[in-house]
Amino acid sequence: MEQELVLSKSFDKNEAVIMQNIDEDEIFPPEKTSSVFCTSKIEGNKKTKKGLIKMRSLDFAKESPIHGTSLRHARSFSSHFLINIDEIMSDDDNEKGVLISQTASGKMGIFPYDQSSITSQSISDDMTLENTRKKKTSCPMEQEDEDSCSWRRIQIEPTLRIRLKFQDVKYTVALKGEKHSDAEKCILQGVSGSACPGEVLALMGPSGGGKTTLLKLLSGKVKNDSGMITYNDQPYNKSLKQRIGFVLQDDVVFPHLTVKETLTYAALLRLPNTLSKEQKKERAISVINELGLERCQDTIIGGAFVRGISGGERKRVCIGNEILLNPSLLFLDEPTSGLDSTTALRIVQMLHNIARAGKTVVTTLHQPSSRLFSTFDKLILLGQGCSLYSGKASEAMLYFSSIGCSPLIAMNPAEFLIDLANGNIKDKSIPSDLENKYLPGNHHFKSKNEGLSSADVHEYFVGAYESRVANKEKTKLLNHRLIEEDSEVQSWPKLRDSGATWNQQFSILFTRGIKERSHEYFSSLRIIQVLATAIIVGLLWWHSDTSSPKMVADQEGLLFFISVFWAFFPLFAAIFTFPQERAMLVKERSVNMYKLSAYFVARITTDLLLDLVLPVIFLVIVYFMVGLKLTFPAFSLTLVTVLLSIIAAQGLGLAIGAAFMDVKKATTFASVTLMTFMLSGGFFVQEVPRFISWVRYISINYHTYRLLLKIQYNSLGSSKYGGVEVGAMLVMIIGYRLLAYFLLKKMKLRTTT
Ligand SMILES: Nc1ncnc2c1ncn2[C@@H]1O[C@H](COP(=O)(O)OP(=O)(O)OP(=O)(O)O)[C@@H](O)[C@H]1O
Repeated sequence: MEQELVLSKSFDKNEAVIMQNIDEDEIFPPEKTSSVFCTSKIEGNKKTKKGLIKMRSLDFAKESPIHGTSLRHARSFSSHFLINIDEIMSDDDNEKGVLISQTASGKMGIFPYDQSSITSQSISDDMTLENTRKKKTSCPMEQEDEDSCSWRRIQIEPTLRIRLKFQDVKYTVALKGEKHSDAEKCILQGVSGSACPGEVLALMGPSGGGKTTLLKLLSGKVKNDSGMITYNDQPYNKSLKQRIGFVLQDDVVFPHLTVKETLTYAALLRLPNTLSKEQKKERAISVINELGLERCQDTIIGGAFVRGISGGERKRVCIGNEILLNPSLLFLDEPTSGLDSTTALRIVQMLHNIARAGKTVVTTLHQPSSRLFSTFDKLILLGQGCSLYSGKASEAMLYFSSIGCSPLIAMNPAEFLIDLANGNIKDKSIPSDLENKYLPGNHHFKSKNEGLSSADVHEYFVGAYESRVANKEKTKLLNHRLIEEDSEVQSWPKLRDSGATWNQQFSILFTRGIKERSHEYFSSLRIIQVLATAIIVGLLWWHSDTSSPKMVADQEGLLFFISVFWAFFPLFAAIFTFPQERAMLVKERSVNMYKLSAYFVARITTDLLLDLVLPVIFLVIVYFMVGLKLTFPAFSLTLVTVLLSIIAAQGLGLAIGAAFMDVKKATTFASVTLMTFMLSGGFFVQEVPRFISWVRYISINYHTYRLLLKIQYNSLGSSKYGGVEVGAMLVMIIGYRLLAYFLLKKMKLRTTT
């Protein structure tokens, strides 16, 4: 029997109707859940099958000491959905209540997995997940459908629980371009704190406050100058690398791959070889389900020039990329920036879910909404690199109130805190210590608040933190005893096998490259460009012959044009390769996703295949329209020569791109190089001065042109069969690629040190 439930949550009358929040463990602590659901009842109208589930809210009524106000804001939430109550099989009222509640959460789009086709089995699977995890039982494949099984597996996979502690962390950078060579900027000035498994630590502060820097230090990406950062009381070591996930603010993803392809390739490359290919794919699907990305799994990610999934979905894909590996520590740089408050809340609730699976989550936040702010376990407020607050997010307002600073008007707590960190105390009460700093001479200020400098305000809050919080925090950190689970992992269990083998890496990267770039190679514009050029050339040299020296000269002009066109075209396409993929390459290589050689070989193989299709079409059109030597050997040799030219030019383009890693610089250099090659190519000048005549030997055009002449006219003396030219081209093909490879290797070192 289907019933439509009308759900709403009201904080009034001390009564809440079905919870829609995945944080039910916090709102309704497990020990109270039973009483919550025991009081639930369904008031149904049999005709319309409408029902209302009511339950008493035990915790919402809790008074919160936020500046003398109550947490009982007038908020409400409601949703309509269909649910098949009869299918929720449970004799236990409590369990049934949980099932209905979580189903409701899913229907409201908050619970991060698809509830669109809920069956009693899948609901029971999800709901008994906690128990399953606790019991650590294996997945009974034969009893369950595959989807629910894979969902279970990702949840029950044991996580190495890591407690992160940091004390007096300082970080300074040398300022480049300053008059004094020893000029430095202190970015972090003794920040302390901790984050435990199951917790989400939020780093908040104004722009430039040092949040990203602290996040990078904590994740081991950057080394701190002084202070202590430990992971289960041990310093950072290389074995931690694979246990840490880092989601960048503007994470890089391939715009033309779909969500499913992105996560599947990442799973194939990163997951250990102890899993089969099918299991790795299953894992990607599990993550898609876990992050609620099913609906957009076949949509391309998109980018600046191509529309794809939404910003929130994109963030979830980036998080998915990291949680694939089941990291113990997850760092996120502003995962909610640029998202509307509801989507931001969904992302943060997802982080709480991830934390609940035993992971330690640290995230930076810019300006969260009040709802979002209230969800965090722990908060560190940074201002100009100093800690201004460290502790429970829910107690931050109380702390500032206790040091004499409270909002004078209704204000989002996060906005209030960011204002304080910026030294802005407009619309806030001023502590008496600060009032004394107000200069009575400053009569042009309307109020004392405006007469205070932000430096004074900052200094006051830093002083208050030092005297009231810092020592307590330090003592807390020192007194942290090893929890039982920590002691279990003190030996840092051996890391899982590394990912795919070289051959597998090559084949995955090759397929990924074909998928990502085929749209570019076979774009209609590119095809039109080549076809139009071929037809114009065919028309201009229409049925040319060699009956007179003038006609021969004309045909030589055509051969030279072909040699130039098929050097310029692939070279300029190849120049963009590495500068454009640099961010992705650095990111993927930094987590050892694959070997540079596998990436390089896959990349050049993909380009070779994709780049050879259009020249063949071009040559077929031109060759027969123009009426060049109509024999099969002549046509095939001309085709081989053009292909050799393309492969050599590609190599040169890759080397130039890798050398500069900057498209502007690379294209400027390439245009000068190609112009030199073209002028020395043997068509424009025959008698080149001796001191510069060597240039022709490194010119791709020169060798291509000579080969084309030989094929058409059997001319040009000594090296009659073109062995020298072919040899020179092969040297270029291999040489330029080796050069590009070594330049890339150098780039990798530059960016990771
Ligand atoms: N390598 C560097 N050289 C010079 N200054 C730096 C360097 N790295 C960071 N900074 C400066 O340190 C300060 C803190 O930077 P950080 O990126 O950590 O701030 P943030 O709080 O994350 O800011 P946002 O919210 O805008 O991302 C900024 O003023 C920044 O300009």
